[in-house]
Amino acid sequence: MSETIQAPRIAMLGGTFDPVHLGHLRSAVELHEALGLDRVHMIPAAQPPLRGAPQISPQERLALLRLGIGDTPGLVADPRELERQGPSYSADTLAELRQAYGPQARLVMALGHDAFLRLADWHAPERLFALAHLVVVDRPDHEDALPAALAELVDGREVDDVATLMAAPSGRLLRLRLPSRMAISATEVRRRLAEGRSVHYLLPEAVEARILERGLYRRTR
Ligand SMILES: Nc1ncnc2c1ncn2[C@@H]1O[C@H](COP(=O)(O)OP(=O)(O)OP(=O)(O)O)[C@@H](O)[C@H]1O
Ligand SMILES: O=C(O)c1ccc[n+]([C@@H]2O[C@H](COP(=O)([O-])O)[C@@H](O)[C@H]2O)c1
Repeated sequence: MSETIQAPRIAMLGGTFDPVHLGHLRSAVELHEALGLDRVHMIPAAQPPLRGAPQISPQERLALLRLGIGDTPGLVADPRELERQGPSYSADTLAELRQAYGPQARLVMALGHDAFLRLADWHAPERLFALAHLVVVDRPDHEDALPAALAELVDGREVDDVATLMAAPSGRLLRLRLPSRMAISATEVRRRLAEGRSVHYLLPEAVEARILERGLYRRTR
């Protein structure tokens, strides 16, 4: 009997995760389902390339991410960017994942529309498409038109459905509107914590509990 060996379907959802919130986690679960993924690697950036230093350490952000994921099927907290020095370039991370899963794997870099809008400023943006597909997740309040450099970068890559995306190992772009578009941002979570206001139901309970217990993100006087 001949067996069809399916290429693994893997996504990377990188982030500053300062801290991880339910917008990230619900998106990861819905991506897993919508793309028929085997695994979603949620990867905290040790040193995010295009923003200032996060408010808490990479180790603490990773610990919160682990608590947030818990035993959710298909989601893993991946510490690999904490093991490199210098800015956490996604191209380097995707190269490691490509190496790990092989040339036939369907490798996806998932990102929100806000992050996508700055893609042309990233390190080696063409290399991202050589290594992976891009899946852009809609976020409420982020509907801006594409800057010219980005439109040029993605020209001819966009596909309309998951089957066409998954017909190749890399190089294509899909925009997805996931069922729960959550208007939650880490900026708003940090602001609320600094002001001593509630973050209940914006974060997984275990993440909220650890943040409050450790006094993270509290305004220091
Ligand atoms: N509510 C959300 N829904 C969908 N995607 C999200 C959401 N929040 C963040 N993302 C996406 O997850 C990735 C990591 O996001 P990040 O850690 O920067 O969180 P953030 O909430 O955007 O943080 P900040 O407010 O500090 O900029 C990015 O690609 C971002 O677009
Ligand atoms: O590789 C790059 O040059 C690059 C530039 C900006 C952002 N990223 C990655 O994009 C993800 C989201 O970043 P941020 O700043 O929106 O949290 C995170 O994994 C970053 O490491 C990557």
